[in-house]
Amino acid sequence: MAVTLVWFRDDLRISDNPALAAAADSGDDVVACYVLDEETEGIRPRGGASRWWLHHSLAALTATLEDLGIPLVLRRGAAAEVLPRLVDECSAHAVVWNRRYGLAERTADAAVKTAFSENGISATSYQANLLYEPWEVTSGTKEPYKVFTPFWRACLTFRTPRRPLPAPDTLHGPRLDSEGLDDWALPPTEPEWIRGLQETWTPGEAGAQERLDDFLDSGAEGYNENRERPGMQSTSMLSPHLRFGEISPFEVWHAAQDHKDTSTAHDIRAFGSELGWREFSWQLLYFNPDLATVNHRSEFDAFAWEDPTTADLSAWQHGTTGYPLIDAGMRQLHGIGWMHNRVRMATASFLIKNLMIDWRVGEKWFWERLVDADPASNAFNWQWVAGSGADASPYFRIFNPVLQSRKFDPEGRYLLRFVPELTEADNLHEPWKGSAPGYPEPIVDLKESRERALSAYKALPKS
Ligand SMILES: Cc1cc2nc3c(=O)[nH]c(=O)nc-3n(C[C@H](O)[C@H](O)[C@H](O)COP(=O)(O)OP(=O)(O)OC[C@H]3O[C@@H](n4cnc5c(N)ncnc54)[C@H](O)[C@@H]3O)c2cc1C
Repeated sequence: MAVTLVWFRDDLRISDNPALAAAADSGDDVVACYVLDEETEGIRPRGGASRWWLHHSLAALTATLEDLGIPLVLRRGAAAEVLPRLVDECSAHAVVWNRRYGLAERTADAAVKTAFSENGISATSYQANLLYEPWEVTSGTKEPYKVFTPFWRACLTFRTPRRPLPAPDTLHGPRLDSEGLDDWALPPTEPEWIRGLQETWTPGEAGAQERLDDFLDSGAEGYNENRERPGMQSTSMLSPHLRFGEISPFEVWHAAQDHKDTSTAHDIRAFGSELGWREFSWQLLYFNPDLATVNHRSEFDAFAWEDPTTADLSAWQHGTTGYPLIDAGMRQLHGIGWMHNRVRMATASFLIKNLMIDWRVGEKWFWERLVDADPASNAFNWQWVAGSGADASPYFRIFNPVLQSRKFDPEGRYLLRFVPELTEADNLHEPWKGSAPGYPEPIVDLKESRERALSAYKALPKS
């Protein structure tokens, strides 16, 4: 029987997976594979938290595919070498995959496609992980958008996202040799780190669906207002599931739309627009492949960053800066591999503007520690906070962590959850103003450091 090879990448799911659906519909035997490619030039190695997630997500996908009737074949190496070997082993006549959008990934995929075409193997790619292809929605001048609001408005009028595809009922195919997932030793070995991740997350498609259902049942109503409150479970926490493609944006979009009624319409609109930021980040990355390393606004190249090897960086990373919101956020990240969006903005602003440490240093730390570390969203948001991005917060907007926690966590539910020693503090939001046993003194003065940052900004050449 003819064989189609399905190459899984950032789409570790069987529902709404167009490549898998095409293979199943063909009636062919199906071989499913995942290639751990740490060799192709330019593909960014995953951080520790993402490696933990990938391990468990692959385990979950293996079990799901086994239930459908086929194994997941695991191989390690450069995709350009591994895939032709797999095609030979199973005599596949066709290879299918869902698209990726980073430059190194696109280049690798194009090379694989060309090599297959030259050898008479059909290679087909599908849209699966973004609602809009990055090149589809352009401005009146046919340029990519640089500002979110017109981009998202144009997306919404361009096309309604298609309905999700069903998962195949059953699959059949030969069993090829597979490497052992445990032999890949993906997860980090720090037991504390692993424990926090395990207690919080269920990687895999079933875990993603459960998160979505929970959010629609209990978080969606009131989302528009509550999403700013880190002490509430008010956002979906779907980001790592979306990052690994355990759920598709089409599934999330339509489940949210189907849930809409008159009382939740504005909440669902706000939630949809957050998915829009994800789309926008990917559009920017597509057209600016070095978004994680190069200032979008080149005048920031002249910025006088502080030396990042100081104790300040370590205090930021470990949540001992003496500012409760910053410490709570960094400890949340350390503990569960995720941080609330408002606190991500505040902690990033503190690193860049109060400590004057290059945003790329923070981007790398988040990349290592976030379970949702995403090449587009992480880079885009760091540049957004720094002020160096295309659509960015103005540099002079410096988050004040005290005002932020007073406004968004007035009772200190979030602060106390991650910085329990503050239970004893007289003044929760400004502990240095009273007694706070066991809690560190602030490492910088907010006012002085703000002024220092503003003068450094004013010294930049004007664009
Ligand atoms: C400095 C910084 C770094 C960030 N790094 C990442 C990252 O590596 N990966 C990542 O997925 N998000 C990143 N974000 C964006 C945002 O913080 C997370 O997407 C969000 O907190 C995830 O929580 P949620 O799934 O509960 O979001 P919800 O509020 O439930 O939103 C639903 C989905 O919309 C998308 N989304 C929401 N906000 C944004 C945003 N600002 N930019 C892009 N997509 C968004 C996410 O896919 C999210 O899962 C970063 C933000 C900042 C300020």
